[in-house]
Amino acid sequence: MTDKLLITQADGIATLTLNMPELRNPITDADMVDEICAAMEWLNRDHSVRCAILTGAGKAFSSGGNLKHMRDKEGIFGGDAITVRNGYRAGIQRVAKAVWSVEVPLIAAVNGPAYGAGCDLTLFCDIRIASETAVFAENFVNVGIISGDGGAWILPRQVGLSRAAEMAFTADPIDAQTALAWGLVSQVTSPDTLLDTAMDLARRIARNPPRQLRLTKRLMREGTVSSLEQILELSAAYQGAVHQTADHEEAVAALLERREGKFTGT
Ligand SMILES: CC(C)(COP(=O)(O)OP(=O)(O)OC[C@H]1O[C@@H](n2cnc3c(N)ncnc32)[C@H](O)[C@@H]1OP(=O)(O)O)[C@@H](O)C(=O)NCCC(=O)NCCSC(=O)/C=C1/CC=CC=CO1
Repeated sequence: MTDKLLITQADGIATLTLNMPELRNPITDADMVDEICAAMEWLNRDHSVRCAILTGAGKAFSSGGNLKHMRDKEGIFGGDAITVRNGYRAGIQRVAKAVWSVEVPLIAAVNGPAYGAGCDLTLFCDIRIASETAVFAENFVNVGIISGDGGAWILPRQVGLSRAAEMAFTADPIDAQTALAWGLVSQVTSPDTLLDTAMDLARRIARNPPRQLRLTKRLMREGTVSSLEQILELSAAYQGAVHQTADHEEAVAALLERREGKFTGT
């Protein structure tokens, strides 16, 4: 491990920080890719984590692909078309799949510019809150490439086809207030209060029964690729299981007794 992704954990909330601030947290770096993927797998395994926050160190959230490596044809950008294709598969595409597969609620606390694959990384999270300094740009065509990181799949799902097309065809940066108006983010805060706001949101999520949180997320994820019929079937099956849990009994008792529930994940 190289500390290109910092991880802290307290009270059931994990905070993951992209940590190459001098390069604006690019996600072409092989260590960064490995560490993001390993962290996402850990979130799935460690049931003491109930909610996670993803943010960037320094001025930017992430500047996406390393342009200097593209210019110099280094790393995944070196070699012929087959080599580049394999580089995408072994790199940024693993990040997209790993982040989309995270089972706990994941909040992107977008502290500054999120460009290209950095923008799409925020979109694969469940909730985005942004600092006033955040900027979102789906600017692949501006770099003479196309989205190879799943952006063409996730962006229309988050902002609708028309706004996705506008962002992807113009490559224009979208500021935080426009992102709020478009529903791309749910809150805009001052830079100083971004992490506190993310933590407050994470705590409100984490006080709910953890298994039910994971299953709710799984149902919503499945909903993006399933029919209503399929989702009703799946939710009936999950519901059969959660009705048997101690946390369900505790939640009902706590509501009736007008007290805070204490949930164990059982
Ligand atoms: C808006 C910015 C992101 C941040 O602006 P600012 O805070 O003013 O910082 P700068 O002064 O511009 O940059 C500081 C140093 O970091 C270097 N840097 C920044 N971004 C990159 C980058 N993408 N690649 C390489 N280096 C970068 C910058 O050169 C400075 O270093 P020096 O002092 O040595 O020069 C702004 O930086 C910006 O607009 N950056 C470009 C964003 C961009 O267009 N990114 C590419 C998007 S396409 C993409 O993401 C594609 C892929 C493809 C394949 C795999 C994986 C990922 O993505």
